[in-house]
Amino acid sequence: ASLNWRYQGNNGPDQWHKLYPIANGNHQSPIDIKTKEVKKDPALGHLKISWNLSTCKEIVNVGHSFHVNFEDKDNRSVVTGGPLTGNYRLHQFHFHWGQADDQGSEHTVDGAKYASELHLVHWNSDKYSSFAEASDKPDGLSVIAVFLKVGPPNEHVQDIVKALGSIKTKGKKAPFTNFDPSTLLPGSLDYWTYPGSLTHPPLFESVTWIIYKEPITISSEQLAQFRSLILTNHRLPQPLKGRQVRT
Ligand SMILES: O=C(O)Cc1ccc(OCc2ccccc2)cc1
Ligand SMILES: [Zn+2]
Repeated sequence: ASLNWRYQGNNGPDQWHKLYPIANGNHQSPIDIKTKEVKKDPALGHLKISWNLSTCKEIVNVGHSFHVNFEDKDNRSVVTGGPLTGNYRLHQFHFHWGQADDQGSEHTVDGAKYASELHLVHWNSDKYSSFAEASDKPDGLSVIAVFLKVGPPNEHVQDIVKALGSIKTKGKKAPFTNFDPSTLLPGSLDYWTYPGSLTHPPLFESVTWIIYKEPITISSEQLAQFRSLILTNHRLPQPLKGRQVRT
């Protein structure tokens, strides 16, 4: 059963360790990316992304956020290369945001917060047979993160904002098809990568994080629409515990 945890109040992030002791683990996410301590790794190649918009299925209100879910019964939408070994299948994407435009991202860069952060969640379909099976394995998941800074309205985010009206309450879902998530990627494909965790319960330390350096934009009004669903849903940066961030 999904035990009750929140982003605010007495079941908030500082209390998560009581139900999920891994919250105080050595590979927790998000983190602050200290760019001077990042290590250049020549062995890291380009990420190879091939998402097929035919796999986009629905948009769901999950209470603490909304998810855009993808059909992941075959390898139509996969990512490989970069720090990854084998194929990782696209399962869902979602955003994190804050109660004001000066905060909301989960990862930070030299202490700087963005207004929001997109997470594209993938699972290792070479080794595991489902997201659930992969979700607690060290090589189980990979999340591609894109920062969003406040600026002009993003026409692709607008397609998502328009759909929020039909999922106003927890558990509601609506068809959301033929959306191409690659329209949410920045121009430059430079990225940071490090081993971490889910950023909310069950907080499994099963994620290879791949974080694009260049942000995309979102408008203040579009962020306000996200907040009309849930006010805030971002976890603060966690201790690095000796991990290496590579680029
Ligand atoms: O992108 C993130 O915030 C990490 C993240 C990715 C997937 C995710 O799925 C929730 C979930 C994972 C495993 C089991 C049950 C629920 C939860 C968090
Ligand atoms: Zn997330």
